[in-house]
Amino acid sequence: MPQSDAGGDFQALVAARRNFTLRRLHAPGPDAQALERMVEAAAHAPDHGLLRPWRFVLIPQARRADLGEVFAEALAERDPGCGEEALATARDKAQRAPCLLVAVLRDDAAAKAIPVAEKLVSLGCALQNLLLAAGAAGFATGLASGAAMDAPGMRRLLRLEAHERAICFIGLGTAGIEKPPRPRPDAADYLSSI
Ligand SMILES: Cc1cc2nc3c(=O)[nH]c(=O)nc-3n(C[C@H](O)[C@H](O)[C@H](O)COP(=O)(O)O)c2cc1C
Repeated sequence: MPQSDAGGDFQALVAARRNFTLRRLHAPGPDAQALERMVEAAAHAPDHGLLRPWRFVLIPQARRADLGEVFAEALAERDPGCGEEALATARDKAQRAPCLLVAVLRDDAAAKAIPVAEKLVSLGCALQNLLLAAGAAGFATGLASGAAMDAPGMRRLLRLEAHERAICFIGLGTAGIEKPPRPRPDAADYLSSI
């Protein structure tokens, strides 16, 4: 049995992660250097075929209004009767979290030997590495998705290629509140033996 404190530290880091809704994430967020370290952690994800079937896109403050227009357009498309108030709320969502990334799945046709499910697993691992690196650096994180992820305006804003798909937003910042741990399932519920 390896003897090291690292295992305990790692368990504590994993257990300390909480998902915060993006409106609960306030400044300060990570600076460019801290963000780079988190993104580097993502690259340690398992990756069958070494395809890096994912990437991250930063939405800087200067482009949040553009994202807000995408949210509003997507809402108007889904619900043409929605009022100005709902559109304003949709625009406002783009202002949440001091640092905002989008996780993008890359399912390149030239790499069809690896099933898309495996590429999505790699993306999930990359995402978790990034979230844990953020936690280790003292930042709170949250994920958000929704109907607008696949909207044509979102694809244009993120400059997605045909084989790419936006999966979720990643918000990074400082939590204004403490969040209690959520009960976790017992390992016996999801670990069995044949
Ligand atoms: C791909 C993905 C998308 C998510 N999208 C949302 C979302 O739109 N809104 C939200 O509140 N949480 C979202 N979450 C976060 C989950 O709701 C959250 O992980 C769950 O509530 C469990 O909480 P915990 O992460 O603190 O354990 C998303 C999680 C994943 C993996």
